[in-house]
Amino acid sequence: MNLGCIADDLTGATDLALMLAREGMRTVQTIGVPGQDLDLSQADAVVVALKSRTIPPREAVAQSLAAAEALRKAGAQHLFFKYCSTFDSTDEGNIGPVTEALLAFTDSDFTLACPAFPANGRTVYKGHLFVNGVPLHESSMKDHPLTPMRDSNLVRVLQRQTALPVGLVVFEDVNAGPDAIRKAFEREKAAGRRIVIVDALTDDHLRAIGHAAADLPLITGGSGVAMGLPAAYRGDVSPAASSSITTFDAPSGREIILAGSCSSATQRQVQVATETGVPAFRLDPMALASGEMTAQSALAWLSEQSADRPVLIYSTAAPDAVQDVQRRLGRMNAGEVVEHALADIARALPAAGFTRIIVAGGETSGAVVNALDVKALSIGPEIDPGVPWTRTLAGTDLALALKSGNFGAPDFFLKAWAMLR
Ligand SMILES: Nc1ncnc2c1ncn2[C@@H]1O[C@H](COP(=O)(O)OP(=O)(O)OP(=O)(O)O)[C@@H](O)[C@H]1O
Ligand SMILES: O=C(O)[C@@H](O)C(=O)CO
Repeated sequence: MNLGCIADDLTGATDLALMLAREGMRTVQTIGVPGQDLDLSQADAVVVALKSRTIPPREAVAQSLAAAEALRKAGAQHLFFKYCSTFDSTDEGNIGPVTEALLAFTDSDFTLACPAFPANGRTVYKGHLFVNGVPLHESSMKDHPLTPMRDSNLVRVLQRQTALPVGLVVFEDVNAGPDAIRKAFEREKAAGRRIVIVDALTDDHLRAIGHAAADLPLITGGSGVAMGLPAAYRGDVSPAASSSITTFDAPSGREIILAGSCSSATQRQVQVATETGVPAFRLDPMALASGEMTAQSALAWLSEQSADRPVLIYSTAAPDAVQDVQRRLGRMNAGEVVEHALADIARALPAAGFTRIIVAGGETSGAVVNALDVKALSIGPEIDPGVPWTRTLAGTDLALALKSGNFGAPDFFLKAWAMLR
């Protein structure tokens, strides 16, 4: 195995696994630290999905080190720490503490940090992160329920999370190609920097960074900065030929969307699905908390729906409704109430004949995939940037699309089904 990856959430792991597979690496995604029983010998890259983005830093470090240990035992030559393309974190972590721990684990003293993902509108210029052209602190991420991002200067953001000196490799160096980037790394290292934020505005920048970073024992970032790594490890100058595969073999069975994300992209996708007549059941967090509504209510509704068309169960709501629920139930409790309901619903799905499942939201995907007892996934074709179809590698045979909250076009829920055979 060339590359062992540790992702701080499930949909982020899928995003990275898609990038590596698309660029020519045989990639397997595991849910949690892989057990000895899982055969990883045919994989060029393994992506371990953790749920460590918002847990206490000490736990995130412990889980990340356990994953690193398992990946090293399975033969990983390089490590990649994947976090969100919007750098989701707080002043306590977990990007800084986990990076520090993995640097020590790999016995190295230098790495880069680059969340840029131009295909999804994330760019870094002079160390500032932009989301669709808007500085991070002015984007919808400023109001994220768990990790509100109020500073777009990533050098500052990361420096608050780590005692290691943080530096910057700017656009001019990145734009000049891999040799200039390597020189910039050396310059920053000589100045005592241990982690450098790296600017990137285009896929060409990301590929150049990949080539410059291929010798580093540890790389950190979003899925974008992994773009150039497969070619660099192969010793190719050119990227893998782009895939024209737009269909995916899925087990036959019923189709369902479970949406627990309240991001603006998911709100729009739910709206488009309901407007086009997808039968939909709305989970009401207050009714779930009082017991007036249960997973059984949704399952009873489900049993009345035609088996011939996809259905939608969602808790997706606008920010003011979410804030109102959070005020009344508490932020964490509100999330857990909804996640528990969606997990209970998911557990009943295979017996009800559902084998094709789309889930919206990272935390939601974690809850659903755990309920379905999924251990590992193979990676299929891209539905939209950062979101592939996947298929379970053991246990119940399922086709799963795990969508990061903010990813996907408005018609994502409709076009995803069209790819399945
Ligand atoms: N109507 C609601 N009111 C309050 N909380 C909700 C509501 N619907 C969902 N939630 C909770 O909000 C959280 C959404 O997080 P999730 O990670 O699933 O989505 P996201 O943050 O948009 O996605 P990503 O992490 O991929 O960017 C979950 O904990 C979910 O249970
Ligand atoms: O990088 C991203 O934006 C996503 O893969 C993600 O991590 C969302 O949770």
